[in-house]
Amino acid sequence: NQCGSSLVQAIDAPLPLVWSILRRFDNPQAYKQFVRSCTLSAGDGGIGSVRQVMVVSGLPAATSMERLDRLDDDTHVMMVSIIGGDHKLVNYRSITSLHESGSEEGNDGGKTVVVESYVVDVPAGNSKEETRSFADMIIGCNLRSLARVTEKLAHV
Ligand SMILES: O=C(Cc1cc(C2CC2)c(-n2cc(CNC(=O)c3cnc4ccccc4n3)nn2)c(C2CC2)c1)NC1(C(=O)O)CCCCC1
Repeated sequence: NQCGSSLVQAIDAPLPLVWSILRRFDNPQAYKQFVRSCTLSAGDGGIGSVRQVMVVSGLPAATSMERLDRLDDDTHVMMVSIIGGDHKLVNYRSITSLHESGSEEGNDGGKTVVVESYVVDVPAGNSKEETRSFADMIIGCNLRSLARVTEKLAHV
């Protein structure tokens, strides 16, 4: 019994800049505010790498083991799976993609649209709606933070 959804965020920064931040599997804390620390326990940040994430959430902080399933520098698509940790997000898989917004001619002055979709098991004792809103709330924060971080860099 799984649930999931897709979230969209418009960013006023060029796609290559947004991708340069998003693609760093070893440094999610560059924009994810709930992430306290991240260390690679396998790989060098490329496909197949595994990271150990510590998050700031209640007591004790939760940990998460995550694998980079796909990282495509041509199509700007990144896929990550949660493969362990002391939390209830079982079989969590996400796919995040970047798209240039604006007309084909000019890229509308360098704007980007991020689309992030996920699926996750609904924990026993929780409903689909609760689970979806739990994940949506955190992902929404992450995408707004990615916009803030990259727009700041783009408009220095
Ligand atoms: O951003 C983050 C960092 C991140 C990662 C984690 C878990 C270690 C994996 C957590 N967390 C989760 C928990 C323990 N509660 C659950 O497990 C959990 C699961 N079902 C639920 C369903 C309904 C209600 C409550 C639920 N409660 N304690 N901490 C946080 C919380 C906000 C502080 C943030 N994670 C995502 C990312 O994009 O990286 C986006 C969100 C989805 C996972 C991937």
